[in-house]
Amino acid sequence: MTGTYEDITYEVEGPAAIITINRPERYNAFRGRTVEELIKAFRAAWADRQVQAVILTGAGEKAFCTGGDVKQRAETGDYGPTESGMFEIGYLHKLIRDIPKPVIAAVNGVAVGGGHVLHVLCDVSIASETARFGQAGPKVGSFDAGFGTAYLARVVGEKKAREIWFWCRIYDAAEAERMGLVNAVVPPGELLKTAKAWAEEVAEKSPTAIRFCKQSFNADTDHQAGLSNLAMSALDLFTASPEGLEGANAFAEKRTPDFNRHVNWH
Ligand SMILES: CC(C)(COP(=O)(O)OP(=O)(O)OC[C@H]1O[C@@H](n2cnc3c(N)ncnc32)[C@H](O)[C@@H]1OP(=O)(O)O)[C@@H](O)C(=O)NCCC(=O)NCCSC(=O)c1cc(O)c2ccccc2c1O
Repeated sequence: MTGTYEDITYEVEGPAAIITINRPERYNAFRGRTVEELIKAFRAAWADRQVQAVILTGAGEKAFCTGGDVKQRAETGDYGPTESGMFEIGYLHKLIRDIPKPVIAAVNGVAVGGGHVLHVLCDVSIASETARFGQAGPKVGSFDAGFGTAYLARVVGEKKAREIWFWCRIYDAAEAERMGLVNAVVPPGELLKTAKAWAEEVAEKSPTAIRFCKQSFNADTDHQAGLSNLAMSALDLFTASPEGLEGANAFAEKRTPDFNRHVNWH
């Protein structure tokens, strides 16, 4: 499969498929094409009998993934063209949950916005000591609700999830470990080695038992997919609104957004 992708790389090493978001010049932010390629890679990993676990990571040392490509959005008002004509981030979220093999996030740098949601949805997260975490939507005229809010609250609790979303702060790896957002923190040079070791260890277990366990964990929160669908529909409208565009344009222009004229409580 290597070579058929532009925005990601896909390799299989032993029992692990390693999917790397490869847009370091944009801090591994995703555009429509990136999401489409991630879907293709996760489906390839699902179908491959050799693959017992999937590792999701980002290229370089700076970023895991910083969510939607805000510069692309400021430029074209959307996340760019795709083969299917759709921006299927909601489907990618479901795929990470539904693939019946453990998905390990190897968080090598900043995981922010929709990139943070991706690691939250992975079954486990291993972070480099230099990793940073946070949500950014309300700063840049977006929000990634549904799994992005409700499932995060399952992981870190309601109070912390609301703090993360409303204040859009950036947390270091030690703080992320304290709040149960990551399973382990390792030195940067050890990250991929550790993720591969976790993949090898889980590959020794019964794949059928793992599959049932994963589906059983998911069953408890699968209803949140309905919230996600609703949120994605709302987001389509919101990101194209003057308020949403003000957030994206301010980021691209490196200025503080002015949301004052959009205060409109019902
Ligand atoms: C991530 C940061 C906190 C890092 O800050 P730091 O100070 O370390 O680095 P810089 O800010 O200088 O960034 C370096 C370099 O990378 C570019 N960059 C960073 N993030 C992005 C991005 N998301 N898109 C494009 N480019 C990015 C940055 O401009 C710099 O480039 P230079 O050329 O200037 O050197 C900080 O960078 C940050 O806060 N980034 C923005 C994070 C963000 O807002 N993400 C998007 C949130 S919205 C979203 O993710 C989203 C998700 C969905 O699922 C959606 C679904 C449906 C519709 C919309 C969705 C959506 O919008």
